[in-house]
Amino acid sequence: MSSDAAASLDALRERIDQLDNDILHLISERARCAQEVAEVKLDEDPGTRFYRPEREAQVLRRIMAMNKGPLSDEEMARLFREVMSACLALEQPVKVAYLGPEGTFTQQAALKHFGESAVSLPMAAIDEVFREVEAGAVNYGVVPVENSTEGVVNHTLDTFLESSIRIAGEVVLRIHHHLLVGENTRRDKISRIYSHPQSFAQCRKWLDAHYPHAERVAVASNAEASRLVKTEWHSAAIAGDMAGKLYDLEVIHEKVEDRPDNSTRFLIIGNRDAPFSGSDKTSLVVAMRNQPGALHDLLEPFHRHRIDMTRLETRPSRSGVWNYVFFIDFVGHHDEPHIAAMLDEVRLRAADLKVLGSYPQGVL
Ligand SMILES: O=C(O)C(=O)C[C@]1(C(=O)O)C=C[C@@H](O)C=C1
Repeated sequence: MSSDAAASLDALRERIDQLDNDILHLISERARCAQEVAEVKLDEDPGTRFYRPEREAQVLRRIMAMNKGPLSDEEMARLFREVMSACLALEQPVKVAYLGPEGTFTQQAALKHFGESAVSLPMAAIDEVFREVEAGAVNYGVVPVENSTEGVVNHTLDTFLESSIRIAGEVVLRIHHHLLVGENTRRDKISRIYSHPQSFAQCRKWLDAHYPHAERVAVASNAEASRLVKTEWHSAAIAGDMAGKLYDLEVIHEKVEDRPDNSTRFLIIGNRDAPFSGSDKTSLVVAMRNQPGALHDLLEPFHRHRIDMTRLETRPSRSGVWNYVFFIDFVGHHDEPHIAAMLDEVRLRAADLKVLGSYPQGVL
């Protein structure tokens, strides 16, 4: 390196050191503010909740709107997400149950939403996540609800029918699958591939083209698939980054999903939903009256109030009393007057209606 270049590098690093000092000072000051916020909350109500989803969404949205680069809005929000997560942990760490085992996309979604300072606990099944939240053993739960390639996760929707759980948030995760091997795997001799059935479905064309003769073995999770290949010299796994890192596997083919926009939406479930944040969604489940024109009647108020419906799913009712129920997501919060008025109208036309929750639209 020339002496000029070395001098420039030294000067730039000195500037970075100064900036780091400022950032350190400011983050500490922010953390002290969060501690004071906790005291105010406790003074007001000893049973207070420290985690405030609507406030977190507002903070992240404001940062993204103010960001002028060179870091992208998403990257900047991710950094602030972690700062807030650490500040909340000073107030009280948030405990989150997720559909495990460790290394699943659901864990990745939980950490994306709550940040790395959250305490995340793996559960063996979706019902268990619901149960832990209902019992108050954790503050929140994270469950998958729909995939852009494979459609809805019926089990999650069905569990809502029998539960008093509320939806407090949503998070969308871009899903990238890789073909992973262990250090002893003979790459030219891969005869078996492990993965979760949903992941196989999302990578079917790629597998047909590249590994048409390999046996596809469906297992309970991608993390389980990754664990299995560790000890088998002729096997590979289809899984995401987290599972691969957890079991120290090597990526031999990156991003093998058939659709580049493959993403999964997860719900944050809790014992109460979220206050108005300024950009919200509401989820409800409705049972239709058993009469001609009932579906049209039910949906008409959405149309008249110009409500943006983002999802409509039909599921067979489990109670036997109703034939079908509809899961509806739309833009707006149930505390907004026009939404409350629309809901009153729909309630009158339905056999039954349950608001599952209003919550901030996914920010990251
Ligand atoms: O504003 C609050 O209520 C806070 O507790 C502060 C803060 C933050 O760090 O900005 C931390 C946790 C909450 O979930 C929301 C925001």
